[in-house]
Amino acid sequence: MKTSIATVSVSGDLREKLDAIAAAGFDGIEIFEQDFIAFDGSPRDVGNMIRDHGLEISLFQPFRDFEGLPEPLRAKAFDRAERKFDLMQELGTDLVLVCSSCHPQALGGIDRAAADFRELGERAAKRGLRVGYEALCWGKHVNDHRDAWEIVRRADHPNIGIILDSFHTLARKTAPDSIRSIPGDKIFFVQMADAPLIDMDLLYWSRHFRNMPGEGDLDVTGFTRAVMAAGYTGPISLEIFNDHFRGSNTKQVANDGYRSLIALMDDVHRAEPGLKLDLPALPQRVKPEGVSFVEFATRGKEAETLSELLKTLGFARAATHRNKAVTLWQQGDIRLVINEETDGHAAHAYNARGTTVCDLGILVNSAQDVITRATATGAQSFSQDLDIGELDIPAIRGLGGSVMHFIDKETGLDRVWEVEFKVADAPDLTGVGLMHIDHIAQTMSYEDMLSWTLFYTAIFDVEKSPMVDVIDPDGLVRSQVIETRDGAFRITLNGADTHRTLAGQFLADTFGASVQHIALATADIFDTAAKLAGRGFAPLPISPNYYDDLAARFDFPPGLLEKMKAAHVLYDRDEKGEFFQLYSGSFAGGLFFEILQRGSYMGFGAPNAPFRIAAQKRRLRPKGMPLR
Ligand SMILES: O=C(O)c1ccc(O)c(O)c1
Ligand SMILES: [Mg+2]
Repeated sequence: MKTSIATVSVSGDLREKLDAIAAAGFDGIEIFEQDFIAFDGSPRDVGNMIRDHGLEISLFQPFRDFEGLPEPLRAKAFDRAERKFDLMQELGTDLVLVCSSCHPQALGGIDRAAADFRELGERAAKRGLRVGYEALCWGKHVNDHRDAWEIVRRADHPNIGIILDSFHTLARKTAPDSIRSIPGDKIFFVQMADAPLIDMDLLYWSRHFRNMPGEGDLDVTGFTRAVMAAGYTGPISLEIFNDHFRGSNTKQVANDGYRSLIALMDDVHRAEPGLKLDLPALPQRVKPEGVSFVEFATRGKEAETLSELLKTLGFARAATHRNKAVTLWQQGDIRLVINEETDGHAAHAYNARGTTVCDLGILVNSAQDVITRATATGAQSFSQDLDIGELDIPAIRGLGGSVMHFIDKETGLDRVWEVEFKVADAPDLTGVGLMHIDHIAQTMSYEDMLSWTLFYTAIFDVEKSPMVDVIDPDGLVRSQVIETRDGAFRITLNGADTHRTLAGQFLADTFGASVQHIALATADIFDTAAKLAGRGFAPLPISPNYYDDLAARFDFPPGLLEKMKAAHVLYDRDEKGEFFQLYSGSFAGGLFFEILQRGSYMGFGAPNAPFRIAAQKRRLRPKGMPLR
């Protein structure tokens, strides 16, 4: 299967676009006419430049307002087409996309349109060119691929075929199965786009909100299955009109596109194994079984401060690395690693941004499968020199230059703590009752959220829940949960728009995206809170007004509200259960810990976020002082 992408899908000038598209691994491009017109090179030069990048021109597009016109407009439309045929021959491509007419004077009638296409097919055939007809879902007379197919069928010309675009089909909720009966060789080209479900005008939705397959809510897998079942063998091409993508990093968007296509085709293959897809075999998505460790790069005084905080949180210094300035702090199944090395990845991370989470260890069934799938979908593998006796734990680059290591039992990587570390004598691992990592929250800029969501969902067997708005007193932060169905692995991506929000300020102060907080689970938050107090832990103080409001919103058994207020515990509830949470103060430019008791509750306490954030900001901002 060949991959392709329309030049409109990424930002920059044509040369930048081609560099990024070629580097991402695509076989070809759809050249969007605007990108050609804006470029100051001849059609021949542009064609050569594209081929010099190792890319085919799989399509020239769009040609608008062609069919159904009365004379003399009809003759003019054919003249226009001949000029574009000249251009295509100079560029070196044989296929043009004609989108269904939006011309105010266009007349309806399937036979009229079919006659126009038959004549266009004759003219195209003289030059060895082909024409594909696409139904825009807002076309004046033709807005459904079934009508476009009927026109193509009646045109009955070998040089006329249909072009299918997942957006136009799925946006109108047309069942993709209607594609299965189109003969595969009459489908000249297939364009793919996903989109978030938003109730809005179709044209506006299409031109501004499309995104990569898997980033939105449309059934792009069902659509692609139907296309492949029809016997289509041409390129699968991304055509993504998106306001954010037009303004964001060219390479990142191109890489995301490639990742989305590989994952999509793998999904299609798994859903319908009988289809011939001509794809390299890929391990299926790997289920993360939990977080094995979180590693902090830190040094000197900051390392001491963090170690003190870990002590008050009930962690024990459980082991020290045999060769390195690396300490393992443990409580229950939670492992926090403090890395004070002056060389290697952690040192680079510390030098670049101060104390930071430089590494996440993820428990999986097969570390090798993750690496194979991750690198096939465009992730970068990571390795550094090993000392004698150290395990070669597979890793990839994650958010903001950090690293993710994959630990499995299958190859004994879970023995790393005994193999590489000297274990302390009988450390107390019960601490204050913290048992495991409930979730890890990563902060990033809003425009990177789709990209990182796709990163996780393309590699791992996880689900994403709908994006939630978190109200910071100084702006909006959007939060996307990614989790396994059983909740063993949860990560929240928080996207900040402005530096005034707590998340935005963290981004600015710590030089980019990274883990901002780690949530630790207890089975009894009040017992844990009492033990924490005994160790001198100071929870984030919550306004008494919060508890008055809670009393108004919920009925509590006697004494519970007072207990929450005294321990600065926040509360929420859903149909499945109750939820309690408290927070540490922040350290190292805005990192913090959350402690929670969740039972069967499914959420993350989003209704409490404004009050927690306000409390965190009160600490950062002396009374009466504006923030920055
Ligand atoms: O928005 C448009 O006009 C437009 C043009 C060409 C396409 O292939 C398409 O899907 C949409
Ligand atoms: Mg299209």
